[in-house]
Amino acid sequence: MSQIDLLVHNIKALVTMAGPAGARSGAEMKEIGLVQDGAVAVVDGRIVAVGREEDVQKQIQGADISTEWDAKGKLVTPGLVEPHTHLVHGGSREHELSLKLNGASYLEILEKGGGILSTVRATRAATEEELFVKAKKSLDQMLQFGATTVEAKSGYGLSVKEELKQLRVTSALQKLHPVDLVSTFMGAHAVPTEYKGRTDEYVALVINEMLPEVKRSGLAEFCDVFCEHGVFSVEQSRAIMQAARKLGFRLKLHADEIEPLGGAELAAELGCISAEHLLAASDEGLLAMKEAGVVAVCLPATSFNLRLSKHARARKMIELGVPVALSTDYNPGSSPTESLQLVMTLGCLNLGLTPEEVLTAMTINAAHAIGRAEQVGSLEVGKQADLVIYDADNLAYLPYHFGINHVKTVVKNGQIVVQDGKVAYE
Ligand SMILES: O=C(O)CC1=NCN=C1
Ligand SMILES: [Zn+2]
Repeated sequence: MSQIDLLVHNIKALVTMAGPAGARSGAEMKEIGLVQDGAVAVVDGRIVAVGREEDVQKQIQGADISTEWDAKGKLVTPGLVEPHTHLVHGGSREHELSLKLNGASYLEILEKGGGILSTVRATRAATEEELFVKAKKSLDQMLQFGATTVEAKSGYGLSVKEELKQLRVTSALQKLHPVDLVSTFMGAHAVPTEYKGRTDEYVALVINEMLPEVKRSGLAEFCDVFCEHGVFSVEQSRAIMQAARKLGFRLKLHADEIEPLGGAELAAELGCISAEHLLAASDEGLLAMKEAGVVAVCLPATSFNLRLSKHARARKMIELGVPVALSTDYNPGSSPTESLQLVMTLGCLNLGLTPEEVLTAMTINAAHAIGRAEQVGSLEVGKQADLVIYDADNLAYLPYHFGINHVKTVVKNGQIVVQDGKVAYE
């Protein structure tokens, strides 16, 4: 190697996340590929050498190094991966806080035309430019919290025109923002007011018009459905996802978030890449997911924010051999936070995961949940040089000391995009 673009060195604790192929579960979730006194060398945005600094220095000996970045004896991890967000949306729902404090449940608020439908009204009323500006601000926040790859769902348009508007905003962000975005169509997020009481007719609209239009637009890779009591039944969810699969979409499912409908079983039956929430999932459903290789995406900020007495049974999932990923579920109602670092703390304190399992769930397993494990989720030769340097020298300190942002520097495709905790990209 004659030319190195970036060398990140003097890393006291380098978490490479190098390990077995495939999404990880069981004891494998504790294997984080930790290297003491490490370094990472980058050419053209890709990792060319990674490991103990003395070994990396030998591998690049004699090369001309454009930028040497001193990690000052701190912790470095792979760029964090957000596999589940509702990034693009209009308005906000702080008024729901008092409703919740007065005992209203999530589904009761939705049933009365609030919740998702309140955000649908705000999103339909917003211009593409307004949605772009608002989503970019959140994406900058996510980047500052260490997220370098983010999944973004539609689902606040609920008509062909408005769903395509949301998806175009995600596409515009993908072109202009350093964070890599992965787009999911979620027209089956709720039944719009104009179809109230006519859910089957709305399901037909999703199947016969929205899915083909979205496929033609090329603006989404995945299709997700909110399979929930009072939203879309197992049968309706199955019909939508079978139609989506036929068109070539890969599948995700909001499953067993509040009521145990058997969403986990349906996700396994249809070969979803991931199933989301799963607070009410049965052991049988989780076992079926394990057999089908479905990644469980747990969302502890949501159960925290909804003041639920129970959380996703992540420990049980790991015991059964289901790969676990974590995400913020960023959305204006059930989880209005962009902080994956808060999710680290909740993953430990409310889900009972160790710091190592939490990091696996936010890197390589999250990458598997969005089909990007070949490109990101670990610091290995050939992968994208997406990494985070923290103002901490060990992993446990991140979830332990909560409520602040520990990120100092973020590197995306070999470029410094966050410096001293603030976005620093052109
Ligand atoms: O409430 C929202 O806007 C997002 C959500 N969809 C399903 N659960 C939460
Ligand atoms: Zn969600």
